[in-house]
Amino acid sequence: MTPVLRSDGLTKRYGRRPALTEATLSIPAGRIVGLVGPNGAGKSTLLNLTSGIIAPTAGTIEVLGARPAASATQLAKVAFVAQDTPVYAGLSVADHLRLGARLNPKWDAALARRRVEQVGLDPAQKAGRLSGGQRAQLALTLAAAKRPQLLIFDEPVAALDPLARRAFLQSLMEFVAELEVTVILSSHLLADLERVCDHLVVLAGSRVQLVGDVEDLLDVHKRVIGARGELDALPPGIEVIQADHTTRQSTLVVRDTTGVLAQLVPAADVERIDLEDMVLAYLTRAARVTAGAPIRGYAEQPLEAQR
Ligand SMILES: Nc1ncnc2c1ncn2[C@@H]1O[C@H](COP(=O)(O)OP(=O)(O)OP(=O)(O)O)[C@@H](O)[C@H]1O
Repeated sequence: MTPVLRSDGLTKRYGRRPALTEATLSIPAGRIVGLVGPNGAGKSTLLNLTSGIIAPTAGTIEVLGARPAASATQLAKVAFVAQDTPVYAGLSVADHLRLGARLNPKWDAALARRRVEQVGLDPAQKAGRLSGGQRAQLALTLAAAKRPQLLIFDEPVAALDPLARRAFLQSLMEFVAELEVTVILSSHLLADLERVCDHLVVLAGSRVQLVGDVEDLLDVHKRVIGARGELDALPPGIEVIQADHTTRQSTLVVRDTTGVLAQLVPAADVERIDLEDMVLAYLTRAARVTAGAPIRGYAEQPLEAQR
């Protein structure tokens, strides 16, 4: 099956400042993809490149098998909701639906009306008077009624309170099930992503740090605890992502793609980690590399020295 997004060496620079560097990705269809990274990591840049709002400085990107925004047909396949879920403040909810119908060849008017009713939006209400949560629901409704194959959201829930966030994500999951659409959404809220995403892209310092199906990634990442010095010489195939030490004990987050860890370390000393800990391990490592102190061997990075 054609990947929803395929990029090779995808790079965007503003002057000399890198916003995205050599991103090579292949994102399968039918996933809810979480795009994570700290401020300035390049998330919006990747989403803007995916929707065709900006063009790459170098490298290539294909979305649903074609160049982003290359034609009207291609534009109709992708719905993009930018940061802060922008709407037309002076237009009513009903005006937005009418506009959507005029602008989108595959507009699903029944779906739009049903959603507006379900989430309790007043069709006569001006969009400028909607709460953040209501605005996000309107933007989601407009994007979904376009009947795209790919739905892109840039930090859709950042400004929402926990209840509105939950309602939004619930709606999103319902749409995905109903419309068979691929979703890419960026967020800083790892707990939210853990609930809804089944594929993950971690960006930091303009580079892709980690990518893959969440379950596969969680299967190969482990937390290992051992006496200080005991885990000094791990064989190739086990990559140390993060290492913390006390005087007596070492705690590592490792990536073990070979399964060799189980032969080296007692099962009781190996723990499964959650998505949040896995992502934070990569972000911590990327922050160290940016600060000029790459992890070479974890024993070179005692906790006292890291502080
Ligand atoms: N139009 C622009 N002109 C100049 N620099 C830009 C522009 N857009 C982005 N950048 C720079 O590119 C880098 C990546 O920005 P980007 O907005 O993609 O990050 P982000 O991960 O979405 O951040 P945030 O989480 O804060 O939204 C940053 O250093 C940013 O300052």
